[in-house]
Amino acid sequence: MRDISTNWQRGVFVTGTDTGIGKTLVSAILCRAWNATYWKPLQTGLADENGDTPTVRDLAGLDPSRVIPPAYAFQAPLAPLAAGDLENVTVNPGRLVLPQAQGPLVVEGAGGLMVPVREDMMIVDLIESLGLPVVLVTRSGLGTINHTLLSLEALRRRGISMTGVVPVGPLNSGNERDIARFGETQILFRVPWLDAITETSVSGLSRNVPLLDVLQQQISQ
Ligand SMILES: Nc1ncnc2c1ncn2[C@@H]1O[C@H](COP(=O)(O)OP(=O)(O)OP(=O)(O)O)[C@@H](O)[C@H]1O
Ligand SMILES: C[C@H](N)[C@H](N)CCCCCC(=O)O
Ligand SMILES: [Mg+2]
Repeated sequence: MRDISTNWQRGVFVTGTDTGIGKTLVSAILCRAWNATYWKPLQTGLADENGDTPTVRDLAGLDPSRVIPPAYAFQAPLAPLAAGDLENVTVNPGRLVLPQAQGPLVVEGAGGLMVPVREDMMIVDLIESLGLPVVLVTRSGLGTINHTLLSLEALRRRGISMTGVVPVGPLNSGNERDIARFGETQILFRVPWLDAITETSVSGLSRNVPLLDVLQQQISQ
């Protein structure tokens, strides 16, 4: 029997095999393709950067009404649990519920799946509680098969629905083939390495994104 994420019709959760893997770029591409609303519930690292929310807003050309502010925003470039500890803040799971939104939601995680949010919660637990199907962003090159298959195994153990994988970087057809085969998943689209990440490049790449209702039909079958 297949497990179906409870909120499969509300949007997707964008996670990755690592931090810095390209989740924000892929989120911007998805928002542009689906005219979605973006939400990064747990932002860390604001001491060093502006955060992912303004980046996605600008790259996807989103109306401000299509951007939901983070539930928590911490200064330190660490996992949410550690960054919150430095500010004496404990994440309240009651604030990590799906917000009302126009159109589909694209929700971006922090780092990969096994990233602590609270003593009793990791990002993978947040995904399970939100009930959204996953888009898994991966590195395209050597080493990605192991990271990707481990991530898929962690998702499957919890009955979390997958839409597919988005490799970022130079095309590697062998890795894509092995991920699809051994991970029993599909490559949704791919993102090449870009000289410059701009609204124009995001708009161009958004044309390669499958329609959301096609992905949702696959999940609900
Ligand atoms: N295809 C690409 N071409 C060129 N640069 C890229 C590409 N993908 C990502 N980058 C760069 O790599 C860095 C990390 O990417 P990104 O911010 O999307 O990672 P992330 O997975 O969202 O990380 P976090 O866990 O912090 O949210 C950024 O500086 C981004 O500009
Ligand atoms: C600050 C950074 N850009 C991310 N927001 C947080 C990534 C936490 C990763 C934790 C880990 O897996 O070691
Ligand atoms: Mg990001």
